[in-house]
Amino acid sequence: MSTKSIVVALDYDNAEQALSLIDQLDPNMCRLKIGKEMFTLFGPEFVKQIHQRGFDLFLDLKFHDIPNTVAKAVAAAAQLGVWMTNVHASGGLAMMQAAKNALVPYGDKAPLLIAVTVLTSMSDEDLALLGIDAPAHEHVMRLAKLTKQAGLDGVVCSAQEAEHLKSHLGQEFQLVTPGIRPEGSDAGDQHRVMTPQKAIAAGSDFLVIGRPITKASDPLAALTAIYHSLQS
Ligand SMILES: O=C(O)c1cc(=O)[nH]c(=O)n1[C@@H]1O[C@H](COP(=O)(O)O)[C@@H](O)[C@H]1O
Repeated sequence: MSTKSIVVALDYDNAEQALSLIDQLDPNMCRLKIGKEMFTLFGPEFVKQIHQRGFDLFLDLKFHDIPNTVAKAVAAAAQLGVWMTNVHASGGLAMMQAAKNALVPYGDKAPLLIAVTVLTSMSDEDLALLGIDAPAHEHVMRLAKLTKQAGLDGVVCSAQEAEHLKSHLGQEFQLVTPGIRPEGSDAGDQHRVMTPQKAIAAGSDFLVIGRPITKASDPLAALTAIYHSLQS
């Protein structure tokens, strides 16, 4: 297991608050993620501030558009020097291939490119409302196979699907799993959840954890407890 398998999701509307948490964290212990809210509010300048502090950053903008537009957006993410970025697998094979090709000029400086399969907030019933009659785990597998075919580095899925995906798609195919909830914590809007220890045991490579850390009364203590629970 990577010692840096925890990715802290910084969903803050206040840059000062986010930086005051970041300044308590050790970049050897975790990586960071910012998404649509923080990037819209604070932009590339905030990305620079995170990089200056020595953290790997997952830029989670979940691109989903025509291939040309997504390719350019992914290249723009690469120019920011981020560690990981993502698209929606449901954008299709051509969109994902265009995104992957856009990273070729960046060589080994290119971010890891992963695709979101079925959001961890969605249940089988939510999928049925979209006209998808397969259970979530089947639809995740379908989209993950397409992602692998497109040559991406891995997928975002729930840890509930991790074991099955690893055994079918191989150890190298990276699994990034949000919907992580330590025992007894509030699921909130997440449906397909798992504890940090079980997620790692199931084969998750990276655990994306937001509110159980950022909304804790002592975020640093919450992160440290999860970190130590994964070392044993
Ligand atoms: O791509 C993601 O990071 C993502 C995909 C997904 O399926 N589910 C999901 O929750 N996320 C993100 O992971 C984070 C989870 O945050 P918490 O639910 O607060 O732990 C949020 O920033 C979400 O945007």
